[in-house]
Amino acid sequence: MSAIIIDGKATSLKLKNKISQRVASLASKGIIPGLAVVLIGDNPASHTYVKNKKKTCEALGMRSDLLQFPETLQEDQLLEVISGLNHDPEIHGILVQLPLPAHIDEFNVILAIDPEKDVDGFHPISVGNMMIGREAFLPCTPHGIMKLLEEYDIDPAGKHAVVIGRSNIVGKPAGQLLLQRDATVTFCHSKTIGLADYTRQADILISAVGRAKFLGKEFIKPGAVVIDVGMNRDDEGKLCGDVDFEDVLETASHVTPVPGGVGPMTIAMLMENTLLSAEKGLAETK
Ligand SMILES: Nc1nc(=O)c2c([nH]1)NC[C@@H]1CN(c3ccc(C(=O)N[C@@H](CCC(=O)O)C(=O)O)cc3)C=[N+]21
Ligand SMILES: [Mg+2]
Repeated sequence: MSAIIIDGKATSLKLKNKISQRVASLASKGIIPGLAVVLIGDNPASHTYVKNKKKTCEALGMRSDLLQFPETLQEDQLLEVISGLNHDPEIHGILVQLPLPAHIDEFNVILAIDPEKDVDGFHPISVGNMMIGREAFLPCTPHGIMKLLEEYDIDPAGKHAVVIGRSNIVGKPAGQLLLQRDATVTFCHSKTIGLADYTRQADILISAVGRAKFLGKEFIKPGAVVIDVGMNRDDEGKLCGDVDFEDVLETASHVTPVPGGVGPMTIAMLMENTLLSAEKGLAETK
């Protein structure tokens, strides 16, 4: 038996269709959801993601402003840019592309974003609300993972979910959302001793490590759902995940490919958050 390949591209298209209908209905009331993406420096990977976001916004009838600055931009200048966007009524979402240059404090920047425009879900208010199960902008990658599980009728309740990686952006919130869906959650990370002893007990395995193809079948319990958040380059420079995809196909019940798995869902959830923000703006103006 070969694993079911979870199609993030197709799932994201379905979501984007629904989003574009809601965008059209807002537009008929004179509101165009607007996303501002702030990009500092010239990391080629960042440029690719940012272009992708802009293209998607436009395809859905949303507005997208790209604000590009040189690597030398100072923190106080960036904070001023953010303040301007916070006060711009046509901007509903603000995304500052990470990572930032070393001379800029990431936390100061995230704190400066108006929580009502925090479409990344990185502000402590968003994180706190998510943590206590209140309404919040959910971080896009973990939210996209939950949508994929839902689409493939995988109910986390009672399952053992093992998350490898404990970043604030992916690992920690992914575990939290799984916990909210009644999974039993284990976090593994770079200091975990005997990683495979944990991962082999996972009904749902989420990998957000950043090591090309390191998760082979020896890490997988037969029948497990494997979600690959890795975005790496292999020896030939080809995009690949953390999971050795071919190797786990005969062991896993479901697996996400890279590309075409979690990545497109991340972008779709960013669009949804921007739309939600614009819809709330409408409620307030009534
Ligand atoms: N403030 C902030 N928010 C982010 O959400 C954020 C960020 N900074 N910095 C960088 C990471 C990375 N990220 C991706 C989004 C989509 C794909 C994506 O669409 N990937 C495609 C392939 C893209 C390709 O071909 O290169 C796929 O997996 O199929 C990948 C990576 C968002 N990030
Ligand atoms: Mg993200």
